[in-house]
Amino acid sequence: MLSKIQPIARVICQNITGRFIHNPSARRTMKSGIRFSKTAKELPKVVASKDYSEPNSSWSQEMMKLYEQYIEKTKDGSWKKLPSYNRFLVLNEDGHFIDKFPPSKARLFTRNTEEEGSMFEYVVFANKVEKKAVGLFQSGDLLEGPSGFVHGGAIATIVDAVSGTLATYVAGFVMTASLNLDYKNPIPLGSTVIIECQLEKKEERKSYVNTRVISHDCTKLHTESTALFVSVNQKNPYQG
Ligand SMILES: CCCCCCCCCCCC(=O)SCCNC(=O)CCNC(=O)[C@H](O)C(C)(C)COP(=O)(O)OP(=O)(O)OC[C@H]1O[C@@H](n2cnc3c(N)ncnc32)[C@H](O)[C@@H]1OP(=O)(O)O
Repeated sequence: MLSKIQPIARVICQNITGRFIHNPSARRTMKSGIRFSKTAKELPKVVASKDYSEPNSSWSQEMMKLYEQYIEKTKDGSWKKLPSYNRFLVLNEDGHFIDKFPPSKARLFTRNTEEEGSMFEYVVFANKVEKKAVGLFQSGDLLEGPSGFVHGGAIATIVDAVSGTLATYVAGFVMTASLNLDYKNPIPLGSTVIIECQLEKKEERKSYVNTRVISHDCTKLHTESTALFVSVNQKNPYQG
């Protein structure tokens, strides 16, 4: 049974971590730095095989238009579309589930529903040279705060997710140490906004990211944020 699961586990892992598990020095880091727990056959049936950042039928025209603009920018290699799964799963080549947490029903907060369009619809593009990331975010009905507008906690969540993705992309695994937000204008529920993140500076383990959330037509500033991410002792999942 395990021999059938191993190739599948490897593919899942490759999808998430690129060449991570096939780099011998990375494997050594993983072995020394992370606890091994359950085997692949004990994993729950739902695994992180679906890329939730692919367009679906709930995406608005504005969302699709921006998506296509950024896909165009990936063609010369300067920007990269980052995949997004419903858990942060890493499996080693023996099919072992490697994580600080055992397999469970846990889901990444921003990817915790299969109902398309109801919560966070988003995709992240990153530019390593410019140390920038752009998130395209369409809010669903279940994110309402004030009537007709997005909840401030949901805005904080998506800003944390996109700016944290940039920090992860440039610095490896990070934890959010601080996140400060200024809410300038409410975000209409259901609208599409652009989340622009810029790495301001990196000092040893500390990555400082500045973020602006603007309307899809770039006419309105909704939110500004500054965040500090601290690197923790794990390998960058985006690098081999
Ligand atoms: C592929 C898929 C990707 C997917 C990517 C998805 C991204 C998702 C992003 C979501 C991430 C989260 O939600 S994370 C969940 C929310 N965050 C947390 O729960 C974090 C809880 N806090 C912690 O675990 C810890 O405090 C840490 C890890 C942040 C730091 O602890 P530590 O490792 O012991 O380090 P420590 O020595 O304290 O701090 C290191 C340096 O940072 C500074 N520092 C630490 N905290 C702060 C702070 N709040 N404000 C200012 N500075 C601070 C210290 O002064 C020090 O500076 P110096 O002396 O070196 O100068």
